[in-house]
Amino acid sequence: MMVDLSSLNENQLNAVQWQEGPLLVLAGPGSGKTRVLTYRISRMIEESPDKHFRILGLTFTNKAAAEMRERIDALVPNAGERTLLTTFHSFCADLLRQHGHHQGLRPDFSILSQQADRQALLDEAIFKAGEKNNEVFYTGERLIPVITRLLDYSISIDKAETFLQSQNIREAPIISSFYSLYRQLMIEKNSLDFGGLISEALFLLEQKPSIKKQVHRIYPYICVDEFQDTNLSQYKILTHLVSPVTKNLFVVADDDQIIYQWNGANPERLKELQKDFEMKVLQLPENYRCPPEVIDIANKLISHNLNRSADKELLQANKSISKESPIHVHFFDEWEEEASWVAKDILKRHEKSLNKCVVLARTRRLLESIISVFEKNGVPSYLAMRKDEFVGAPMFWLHGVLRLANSRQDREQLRRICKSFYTLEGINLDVNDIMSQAATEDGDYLRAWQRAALQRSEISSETRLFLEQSIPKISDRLDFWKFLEDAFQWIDNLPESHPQNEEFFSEYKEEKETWDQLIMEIVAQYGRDQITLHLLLQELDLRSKAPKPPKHAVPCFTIHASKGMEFDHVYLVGLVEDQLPSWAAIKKGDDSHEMQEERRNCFVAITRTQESLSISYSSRVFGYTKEPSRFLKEMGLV
Ligand SMILES: Nc1ncnc2c1ncn2[C@@H]1O[C@H](COP(=O)(O)OP(=O)(O)OP(=O)(O)O)[C@@H](O)[C@H]1O
Repeated sequence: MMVDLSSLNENQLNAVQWQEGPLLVLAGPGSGKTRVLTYRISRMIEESPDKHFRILGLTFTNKAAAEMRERIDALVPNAGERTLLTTFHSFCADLLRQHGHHQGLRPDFSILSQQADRQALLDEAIFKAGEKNNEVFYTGERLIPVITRLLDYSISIDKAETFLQSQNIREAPIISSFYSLYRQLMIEKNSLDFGGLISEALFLLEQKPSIKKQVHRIYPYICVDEFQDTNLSQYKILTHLVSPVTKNLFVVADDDQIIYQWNGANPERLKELQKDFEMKVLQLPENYRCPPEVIDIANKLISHNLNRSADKELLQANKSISKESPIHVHFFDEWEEEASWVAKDILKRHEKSLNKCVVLARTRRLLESIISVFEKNGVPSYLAMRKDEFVGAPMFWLHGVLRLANSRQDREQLRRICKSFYTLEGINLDVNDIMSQAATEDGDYLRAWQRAALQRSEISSETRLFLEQSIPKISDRLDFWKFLEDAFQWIDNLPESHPQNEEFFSEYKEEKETWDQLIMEIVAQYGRDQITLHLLLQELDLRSKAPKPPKHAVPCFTIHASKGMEFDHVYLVGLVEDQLPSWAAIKKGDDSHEMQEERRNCFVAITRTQESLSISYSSRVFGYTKEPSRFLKEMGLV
């Protein structure tokens, strides 16, 4: 089957048929950027059946990578062999598994995906620096944002002090010493946080030209989706991945959708990219998603941002004008009235298709409040957010065992499996006892935990059998797939033998479903035979454990989380000063970068609309008097 390009418009077709060299596809929301990217990759695979080169497609979230994979799989067979469609973080993890030994990393490094673990590591660095006794009290919790910033800007250890000084940070010398120790500890402990993954991969590419050349050979074509979100470290990685000879970099981006400035994204980066790669620029002004009336207010709003790409074309609506206006604006005295109006309106107009609606707000607080109002009004809804860890006892235990098998002296994992085993089996095992036992034998906490559990006479015969037979499989690294099979069988039989634990299993079904889904994605990316225990754990740590959304419920998203998505009916709530735009942006002033970013937030929110857009605001929110958002005026709505 040939990839059918007949549905593409002329500009899209030009982008899809782009052959060699650097190209920037600069286009607004709903203009088919992702479509163009996936069609181009598919076309290239189809046109080169005898070739072996692979195409690297980079995105920022696993969800976006999975979507890219799905779309390409639907267009061409065997796409998996010819592509690597992944996130920046996952690509860097892969690079470090293969070559991280140059920096003292072992391939089974773990990933610090939780803020608490990063803070603990920074506390250790601070302690090591001997600053605890100083007059100023430093804590990991307070300083972790500064360390994150240094990593996002890929600041090398020797430049950290100057960088911090340039940012007017008074404690620059001492914080840069913490930064140095923090990075050192990550290597020593064979654990990297997200920023560390990128920084260490970057260091590797900078230091080892042969690795860079190998990447150029394997991936002569590189594509990036949503480029506008790249922070400086990621951008630097990209500059190394692209061969300087062929410069085959294909990037899709929208400078009007940069909403991750706080995470290191920057409008200047798009300009830098065009200059660094001498890029040709192709625009896709036609919008296929929104009603023309929404396009009109979106164009009005974004024209107030002065820092946009020069010559950016206006969005043009492809849909036709409908009889009934798709935009509704509602004003209330109190936020509570606003929230209950949204609930009632959704029930009245869209009761049969709740999941086709979305409620968007600038902050989580507004969404949490609206969800409680929805509950009172009998509207099923859910808050869409990332979930870093499994939390129910069965999956918490299982994940802990796998991690402990991978990292044999991880006290935190031992603590977790002791805690969850108590919930599962009612047997309390002491972390310190197990650690001392392990110290007198082989130092292996997992084996010591197993011995301690088996010594207990209260243990059920089923559990005894499972621990005797299956823990060796994982602790001797024989077959973790078989271990997982046995473990799930054991867990499935637990509720019957321990009915008192029923409540702890309420989340199990949902978390097991998420687990199965994640395993399926990881297997699709790497192939089952290629997956080692450490690769599995690393990929799990990079992915959200959020459950599949319920079918008959209204999704409630922060604007940030709604990026790249589209919905029939959008309810944008809380459009008041101090919310959208935020208080912090107002403080910085009308021309500030922060205010421009807030305007882009509003732009992203309204351009998720496929059919109708309801905007609401109130004069009092959480007890405070609020003015209508300036963006209402800029859109010509008040
Ligand atoms: N040529 C086309 N004909 C019909 N529909 C199209 C065409 N191009 C894009 N679309 C539709 O427009 C919508 C937006 O496309 P896509 O998700 O690729 O846009 P995008 O530019 O990546 O959006 P965003 O920047 O908001 O993420 C999708 O529903 C897509 O199917």
